[in-house]
Amino acid sequence: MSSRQSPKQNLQRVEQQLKAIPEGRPQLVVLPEAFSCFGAGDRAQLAMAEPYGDGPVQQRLSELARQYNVYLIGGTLPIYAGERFAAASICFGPDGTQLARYDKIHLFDVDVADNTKEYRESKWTRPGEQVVTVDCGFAVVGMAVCYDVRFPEMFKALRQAGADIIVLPTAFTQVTGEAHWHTLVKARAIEQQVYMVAPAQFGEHENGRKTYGHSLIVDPWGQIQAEKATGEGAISAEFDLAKVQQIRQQMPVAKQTRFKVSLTQ
Ligand SMILES: O=C(O)CCC(=O)C(=O)O
Repeated sequence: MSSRQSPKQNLQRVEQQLKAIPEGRPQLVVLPEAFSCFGAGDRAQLAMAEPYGDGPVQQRLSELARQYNVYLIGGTLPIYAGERFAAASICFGPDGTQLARYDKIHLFDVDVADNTKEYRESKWTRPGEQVVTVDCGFAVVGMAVCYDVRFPEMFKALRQAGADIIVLPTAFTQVTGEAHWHTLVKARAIEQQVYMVAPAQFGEHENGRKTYGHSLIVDPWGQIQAEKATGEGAISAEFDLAKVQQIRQQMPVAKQTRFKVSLTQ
C-alpha cells in the first residue's frame, strides 16, 4: 500500500484489493504497517488511536474478514495506550472476531541519511513487551513488525512458540530498504525455517517520508515466492506445510543449537 492519512480512504483501498482476490483463496491476508494512517503526524495518530476492541478501523477490519472469509491481519494501527499509543497489529478470524494483538516491540529510534533524518518512534509509541503467535487453523502465525526484523532472537522465540509463518508488516525507509530489506527477510526465513509474509508501504507519503516497497513472501528455504517491487497491489503464494516439515527434518538447526538462550515471553 501507499497509505494516505485518512483511515477511510485507506480502508477503501484495502477493500478494492480484497475484491480482486479469487474466490475461496487465500486464507490469510496481511496489510502493511500503519496501513490505516501513514503520513499522519504522531500527534494526529495519538488522536486517532482507538481503544482495543472498539473503533471504526477495527470494526471495518472485522467486517472485511467476515465478508471475505479470511484471517485478516491489520498491519499496525494506533491503539490507545495512555500518553502514547501502541503500534498494534491485530488479527481477525474469518468470523470477524479479534484473535490476537501484537504491539510492536522494537521501536525505530534511528538516524537515517534521508530527508527525515531522525526517527524517534518511541517518543509517541509505547513498545510492546510480549511475543505473540496466533493459531490460524492451517498454521501457527508469529507476529512481528518492521524494525523487529533486525532482532533475530525475537524470531527464534516465535519459532519456539510454534510459528510456521511469520508476518512482518512493514514501512521500511527507502534508504535502509535498499541496503538491507531482502537480506534481512530472507535471513529470518532461513534461520527459523518459516514462511515470511512481509507486506510493505511504498512510495512518497504526505509527510515527505519515502518507503521502499518490495512486499515479499519468502519460503523457509529463503526463496522469494512473490514480490511487489513498486506500486499498490496484492501478491500471494501457497503455504506448503510439507515443505516446512521437510526442510526442518533435513536440516534440524533448531535441535542442533549449542547455545542456551533464555527467553522472556
Ligand atoms: O529497520 C529499518 O531499516 C526500518 C524500520 C522502520 O522503518 C520502522 O520500523 O518503522
